[in-house]
Amino acid sequence: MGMSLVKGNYQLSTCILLNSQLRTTVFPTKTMPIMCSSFSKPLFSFSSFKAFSSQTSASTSNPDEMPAHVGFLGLGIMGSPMAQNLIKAGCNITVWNRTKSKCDPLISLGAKYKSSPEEVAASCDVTFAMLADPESALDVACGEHGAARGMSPGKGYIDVSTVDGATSKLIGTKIKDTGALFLEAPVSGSKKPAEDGQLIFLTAGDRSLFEMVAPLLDIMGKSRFFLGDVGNGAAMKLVVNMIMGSMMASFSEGMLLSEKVGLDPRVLVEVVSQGAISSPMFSMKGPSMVQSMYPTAFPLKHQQKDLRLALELAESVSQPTPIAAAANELYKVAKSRGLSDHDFSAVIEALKIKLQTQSKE
Ligand SMILES: NC(=O)C1=CN([C@@H]2O[C@H](COP(=O)(O)OP(=O)(O)OC[C@H]3O[C@@H](n4cnc5c(N)ncnc54)[C@H](OP(=O)(O)O)[C@@H]3O)[C@@H](O)[C@H]2O)C=CC1
Ligand SMILES: O=CCCC(=O)O
Repeated sequence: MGMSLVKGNYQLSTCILLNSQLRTTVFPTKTMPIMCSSFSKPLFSFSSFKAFSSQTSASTSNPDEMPAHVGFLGLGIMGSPMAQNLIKAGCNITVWNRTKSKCDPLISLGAKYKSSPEEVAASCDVTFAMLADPESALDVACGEHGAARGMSPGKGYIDVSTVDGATSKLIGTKIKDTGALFLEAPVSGSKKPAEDGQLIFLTAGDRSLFEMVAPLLDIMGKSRFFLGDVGNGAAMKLVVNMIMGSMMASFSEGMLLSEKVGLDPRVLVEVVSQGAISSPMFSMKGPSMVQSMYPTAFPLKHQQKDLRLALELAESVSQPTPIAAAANELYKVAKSRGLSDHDFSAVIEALKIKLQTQSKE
């Protein structure tokens, strides 16, 4: 049985206290499976702690064995707070970003700066990368002054961007050609979880690097999964975001339909929040969607990228995904209407536009 974890609701095998936070290790066994659905009966229930898991074996992190010098490439919505949390935890951080000005707040917190990914990688033990898409992830890792040029045996590269498996494997191969280790580690969780150190890491690749950077992942996240070979982390992330993109499109349709038939969409948000389809995403984004406001946490252009990559993944194994394909079309319409940099909840605007267009016909 595979396992999954949710905050505050599972069976515990071991508890240890680290840095004043309750941290847990969960051992998967045949006799004592980890039950984690909301229907399982918890042995313990806490309001806030971090749960760490690996699919293949138990794993705790030792903050005393943290890599001494940590690089961070890509300081956008996600990368900035992730790097900031590492700095606040006392890590020795060196940063680079294409637009240099985004490095300044981190430099003022104590980060060092290097002028290329190559220089960051050369000066650090491990280097994280949080880039927009497959093209930028590949360029930053393998381009002219890319991180691979600064890599050598004993170092590690951790790509936390959301990319497809083929891109991740290509980056991994180029990094490993230098003798360094590679881990793909895309994250579930958006801007706020990144700020709060509550991300979920979906890792795959070199197990020894996973263990080496576990204390760093535990600073930035609430859980980490090790999923085996490179490509599995990317695939897991794309499946999760495919579901999320379809959910948001469906929610948008429901909100507009409720309004059209004379209901108050604010009441719909409340009704949904109390039932079996309740979701933090609907509760958090619904109220601002009612006001046609879309403060960006997860840019719509990235959600459409993830749907596109998920559809390619589905096609590669001949898996029908008609719901996701329809949702993708909606995000494409939203992008064509200039909503790329808005939050992905702005996909609702594509439906409003469609309805207006239809009513004119
Ligand atoms: N926002 C979210 O909620 C989440 C996002 N993700 C994923 O994380 C990744 C980053 O997302 P997010 O931080 O939101 O995105 P942003 O758009 O805020 O940041 C993108 C980063 O990529 C850099 N970049 C873009 N193109 C290039 C390029 N050609 N060369 C070098 N650097 C480039 C940007 O640099 P510059 O500043 O110069 O533009 C910036 O640092 C994406 O893969 C996204 O899908 C995953 C989970 C949640
Ligand atoms: O890739 C973005 C994921 C956003 C989220 O998990 O809330």
